[in-house]
Amino acid sequence: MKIKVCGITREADLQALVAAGADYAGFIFYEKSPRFVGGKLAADVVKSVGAGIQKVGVFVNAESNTVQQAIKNYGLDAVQLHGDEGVTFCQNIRLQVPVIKAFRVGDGSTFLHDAAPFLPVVDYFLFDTAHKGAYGGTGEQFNWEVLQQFTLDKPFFLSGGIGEADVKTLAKFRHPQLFAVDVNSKFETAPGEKDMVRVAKFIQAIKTQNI
Ligand SMILES: O=C(O)c1ccccc1N[C@@H]1O[C@H](COP(=O)(O)O)[C@@H](O)[C@H]1O
Repeated sequence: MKIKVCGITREADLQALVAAGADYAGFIFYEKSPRFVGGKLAADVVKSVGAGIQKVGVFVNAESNTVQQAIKNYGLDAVQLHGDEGVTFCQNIRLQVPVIKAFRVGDGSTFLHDAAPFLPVVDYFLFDTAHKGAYGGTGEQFNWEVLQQFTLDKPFFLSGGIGEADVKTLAKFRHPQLFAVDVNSKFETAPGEKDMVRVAKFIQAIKTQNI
């Protein structure tokens, strides 16, 4: 299983993430987030990161131009759209880079209806916990069993409040489309500041257990 570590705002964390063997590094381009990368991590630093890790820009209802500019300036390999972006928006961004579209999952099956129209226009889905008044980064987890209703042919990132305590459950969780696990706030000492020792241990646990 691939691993994405999101909300990176410090150069040292980014270098440690590469060394730890993460597959994806996420950078939040949503100004209202406490993990907003702007003004914290220079575009050139992100751009110069080696090919071993995929750089993902996370956006919430941003203008197309803003996303396109960030792709160019930061050398983004993929874009995660975590707001209420529509099908056409995703289609246009996908002309440039692969698109990960986030959907908010609650107790019911609404996410299935939300996701279906995006099937032909994105590369991956990402399932995060629904939370009134927040788009993401809440540290809250949803009941993964609802994903057994998901039978569409699209790989997904499992997200929302995942931490070390979930390694055993992850090892048991089975879904044919589970592609990656996405972690963020559970590994922070402060918003945007990761405890890279804990992150590295988590990555090792996932990779060595062949999850
Ligand atoms: O992290 C944020 O601040 C954030 C803000 C707005 C949209 C998405 C955000 N982060 C994404 O949220 C998920 C889950 O994070 P957590 O593990 O629950 O903290 C993750 O995909 C981040 O990319």
